[in-house]
Amino acid sequence: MTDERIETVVLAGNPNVGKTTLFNALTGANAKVGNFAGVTVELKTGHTFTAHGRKVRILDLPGCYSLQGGSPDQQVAHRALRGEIGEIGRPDLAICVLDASNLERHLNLALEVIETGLPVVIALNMIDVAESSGLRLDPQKLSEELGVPVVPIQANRGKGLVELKQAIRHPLPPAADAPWSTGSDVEDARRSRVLALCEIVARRPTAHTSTVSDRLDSVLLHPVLGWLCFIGIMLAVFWTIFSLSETPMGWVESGQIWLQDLVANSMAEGDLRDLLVDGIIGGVGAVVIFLPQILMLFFFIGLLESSGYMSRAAYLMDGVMSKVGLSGKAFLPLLSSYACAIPGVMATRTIDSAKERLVTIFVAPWMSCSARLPVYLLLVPMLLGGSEGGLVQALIFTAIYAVGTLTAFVVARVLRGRLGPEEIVHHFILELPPYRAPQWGYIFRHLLERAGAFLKKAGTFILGLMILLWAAQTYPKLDSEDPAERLEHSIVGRISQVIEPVVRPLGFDGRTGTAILTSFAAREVFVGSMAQLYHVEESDDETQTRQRIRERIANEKRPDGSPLFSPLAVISLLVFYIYALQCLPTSAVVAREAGSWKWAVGQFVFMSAFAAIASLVIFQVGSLLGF
Ligand SMILES: Nc1nc2c(ncn2[C@@H]2O[C@H](COP(=O)(O)OP(=O)(O)OP(=O)(O)O)[C@@H](O)[C@H]2O)c(=O)[nH]1
Ligand SMILES: [Mg+2]
Repeated sequence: MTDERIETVVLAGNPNVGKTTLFNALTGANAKVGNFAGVTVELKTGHTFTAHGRKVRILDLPGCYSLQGGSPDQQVAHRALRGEIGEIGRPDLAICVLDASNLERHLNLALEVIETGLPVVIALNMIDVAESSGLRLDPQKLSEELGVPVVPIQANRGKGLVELKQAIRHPLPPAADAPWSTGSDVEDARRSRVLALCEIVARRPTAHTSTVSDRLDSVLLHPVLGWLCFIGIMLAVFWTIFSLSETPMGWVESGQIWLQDLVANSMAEGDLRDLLVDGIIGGVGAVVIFLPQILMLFFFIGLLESSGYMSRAAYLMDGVMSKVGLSGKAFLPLLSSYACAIPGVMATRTIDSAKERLVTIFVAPWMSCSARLPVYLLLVPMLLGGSEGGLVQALIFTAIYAVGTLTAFVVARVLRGRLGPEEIVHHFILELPPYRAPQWGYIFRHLLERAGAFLKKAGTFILGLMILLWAAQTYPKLDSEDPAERLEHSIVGRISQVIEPVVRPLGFDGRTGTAILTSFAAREVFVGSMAQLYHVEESDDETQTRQRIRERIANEKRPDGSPLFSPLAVISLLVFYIYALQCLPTSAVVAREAGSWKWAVGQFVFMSAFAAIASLVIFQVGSLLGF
């Protein structure tokens, strides 16, 4: 009888040894990799085929240091290895991925996995790093000593995969004995076994030479220079996002205007034409324009993550973080929230302390995510009279990100105090990985995925909203020549009138209030809504209505003739977007990760109220001061 059951192979190992890189290489997936500990926080499944064409299920586990204790992500790894995860069952084989350049630290886990009685294959990864540091390894000897197959590989180049697949072909290698684990003090026995093994299989170069990593760290971790570099890197990122994306944005915009003109000229005047030209192409286009800049932000975050700089930033922050009652480890999830709060909230699984984890989840959405970028990009140049690019904008952007981050710290401090002391104090040692070359393939595939997801959202969800909004500002119709009167008569006009008194103290008019309301569905929608709501058709001058929305809204006036978007009103609006939580998927993930809807609802109410109050205070105080 042939065995039709698909065998399950788990990839286990310490954090940051290249498990996910190997997983991607084996399965063709593009799961998240990065050069810091704690990138993978949940199980990932994929398939590969052995040399004989046999299908095998591969599980990528979060990294763990041992099979006891640990943070929520590490416990997932333990449970998977013990076969306690229902739908997966007991794995048939474990591939222990070790960093070959650091066997002393990584063999311990391999011994523990062998002790579980699972068949084990050891993948000696990063063999390139080991070799270039002059380390001489003897995989054959290690295999004899442990009684399990040992395969040297270099996962990021796909080297050694054929041999690895040979090792996991059917029939699987038998489980090895663990003679060291019989005594009373197993941990001690394991430790001496590791030392003995390293003696036998690894020959170190004698002198320790100062590596490039060491020299870079002496600058990047320096108490003064390190901070200067951090600020410099942030500025450079924002500056590049502006200056380099002007051109591609111009292309998208010209394309949009071309399409609008094409449709406008080839269709008879009427509702359908308006819907297509202003509602759909105008509204969705206003959002899509920002795609190049969003991708650039993801690119830079990817670069920082894969080079190893992220951990350095967390290390610098450790002192600041401990003052607010968190550890440097909490800074890594916060940093990745700059891209998107959802993976950021997930990444808090690496935090051991339950209370610290809750606090980090609570404040993570205040790290300005990529969805806010379109809003900032629309508004910030209005502060500078419409000029784009340049250092001043980069400075304003850095300030925007800093405001969100600093408020998050203050709130974290207050909240941490209220949750009371932790029963068990965890001493956190931040791991500083060596600097590594980015995996360009991964980064570019990731960008493609992000672009696909963004365009899909624009083409479905945002499109739907734009159609609804268009209908709401067109119907019910009023037989009048004056577009302003027609708008007033429509559903949007009526909603605006209700909202107006609420948002006026914050510095906005009813239409901006309506745009803010629509952006509770997703922040990017704000830009599309603004493009639609401030589109007042001047019938004889079609081109004028089709200029950039920024120029259009900059010219809007209040009834008394003063500009609607005064610098103070723009700042108030920016502050609202820094603080408001307008992302349903984030709330759903928070509810899941914090284990209760109360947290998600509390967070939503708190952040939205905070945003409204902050805007109110800024606008009122600013007005009193005469701005
Ligand atoms: N030089 C070198 N770098 C590698 C190799 N394999 C992986 N890397 C790098 O090692 C880093 C960590 O890779 P990941 O695959 O994210 O590691 P992981 O074990 O999944 O990490 P966690 O999910 O945090 O447990 C990345 O920067 C990779 O580019 C290798 O064979 N040689
Ligand atoms: Mg991983």
